Order: sequence, then C-alpha cells, then structure tokens
Amino acid sequence: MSTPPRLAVIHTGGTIASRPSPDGRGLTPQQAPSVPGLDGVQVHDVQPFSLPSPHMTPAHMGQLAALIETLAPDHDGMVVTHGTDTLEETAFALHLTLNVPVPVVLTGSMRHAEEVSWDGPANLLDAAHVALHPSSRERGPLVVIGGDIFDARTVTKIHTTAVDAFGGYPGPIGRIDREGRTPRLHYFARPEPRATYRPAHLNARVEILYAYAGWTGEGYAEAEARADGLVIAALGTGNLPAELLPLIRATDKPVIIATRTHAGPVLPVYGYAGGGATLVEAGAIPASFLNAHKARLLLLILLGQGLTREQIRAVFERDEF
Ligand SMILES: NC(=O)C[C@H](N)C(=O)O
Repeated sequence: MSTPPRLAVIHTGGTIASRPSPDGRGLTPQQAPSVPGLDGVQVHDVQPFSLPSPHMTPAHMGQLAALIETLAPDHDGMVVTHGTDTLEETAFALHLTLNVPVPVVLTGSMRHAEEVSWDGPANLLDAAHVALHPSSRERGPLVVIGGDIFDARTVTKIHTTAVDAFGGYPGPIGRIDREGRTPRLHYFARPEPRATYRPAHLNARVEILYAYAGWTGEGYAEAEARADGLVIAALGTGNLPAELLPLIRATDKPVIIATRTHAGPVLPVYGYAGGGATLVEAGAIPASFLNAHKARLLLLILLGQGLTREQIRAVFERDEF
C-alpha cells in the first residue's frame, strides 16, 4: 500500500484566519482554517503565529524560513496561509533564502469566514493541490490566489478588496482549476534556476522613500543618516527631481532606485539632473523590475550577508534574485 502524500499547512494569520471580533471592533485573526475536501492526504497543521500581515516583520519571515526548512524533509508539499497585505514580501523573502526541494505555496483570502463569498477554502484547496503537484518543484515559493499561480518575484497585490487581488507584470505563471474533484494544473513556463542567500541577520535598517512631483528631498537626509541603505520608489524609468542628485552623490550607502510605476524595469536613460543616467553615475543602483518593497527585502538580505555596495550592485544588475 502506498503512503499518502504528506502536506504541512503553516498558519500565520491574515483574513483567511479572521472573523469579526466579539467586541465589535473589526476583523482580527482568530482561528486557522482547515483544508477542505483533501482525501487521502496526511495534513499536518502548524501555527507559528496568528498575525494580521501588517504586523509581519523580516524577523517573522526568518522564523518562517527556518520552520519550513525543519519541516521540509518530512513533507511532500507545504502551504503557508498569510494575510494578503504583505504576502508578497514574505513570499519574496522565502524566495531569496529558502533552498528546499519541496514546493512551498502561499495563499490567503480577501473575505473572512463569516462572509457569504468567503474565498478561503477554495484558495486553501488550490494551494494544497499545487503544493503536492510534481510540476511545482524547483520553482521557488509560489503564490496561489483565485486559481492563478504566481512566482514570488513578480507577484503583487493589485486590489484592496477584490477577490482576484493579485497580479503583477507579466502575470500568472500557471493556473489551477478543478474538474469535479480532480485538480487540473497548467504551468506556462519551465522552472528556472534561482540564487538563494544565507544572511547572518535580518537587522539592517533599510528605508523606502516615495518620489513625487515637487519633491525636493524632504525626509531624505534623516533617512540616510539612520539607515544602512535606502530604496527610492522613483518616477517612470527611475528618475527624480534635480534636488535629489547631490544628496545621492554624497552618500556611500547603497541607494536603490525602484519605480513607483506598476510595471517595467528601471533603466538609466535620462541625462537631465536627476534623470536615471545621472543617478547611476552618482552611485545609485537600479532595482531592475523589483518593486520598492521587494527591492528593500533584497537589500536587507544582502546587507545581512555582509555584501559591499559594489557587490550589491552586481546582484541587482545581474538579476541574481
Ligand atoms: N486579506 C487580508 O488578509 C488582509 C489583512 N489585512 C492581512 O493582510 O492580514
């Protein structure tokens, strides 16, 4: 008799575990959900935290990675339930640090268990099927929401309330549907090799600044003084008002230029003061196509690994993430 597949479900909180609190003060994580309708699978539930995801920190992400590494040898697939607000950050932190052969799939819900349109059970079942499917191996941590399968590098939350709240450029890398009770899973591309990192700590201070028309650098000097590195959500292909150029030139800390635009790479093409070409010439590092909060996590991890500014530049330039 063959042994049943073993699935670990790691619960961290979020709306998928939330209900209206009895004191009428709004939704709070209260009860981890169970996977519905998974016959013939040995499910092992673990609950390291019960957090709304805005309370998630890099330290929690590090604890989660360590837990996944401990559980991986005894499981065939792993699901992580998570609040959707910072789900993409945890997924990316795991993508950068985890090196386990077992598929790891993050999911959450946009509606809570007492709403008529609760999306938790279907997302959880989809995530479980994806995690146990052999084609999900070697792809790094995945995110499954609304039947779409995303990779951790590009996925992002694109809507505050819709059930299909996740997207990102260029979009899903796969799709899961069910024919009756049978899962039908398709991937649109082959797995790719990816770099992983082993930071000694996740304590570096990395702050994000958000650019806007008329910004003359308010907040920059304070952030630069206290942080180990900065990320700027800059304009378009990675441009800033002219006032930022001398400020960036004056620091030898890593300053990563991401974009506040929702898709596309940062390219140092403009030569006017503050244009991307001048920022790079002044020492800034383009974030490639990572959004500001993912670029922040990569920088945090590279600083925790002890990399110099030039080594950090090489990682971003070569897309080693
Ligand atoms: N849909 C959700 O899970 C949102 C919730 N605020 C969270 O991220 O914990």
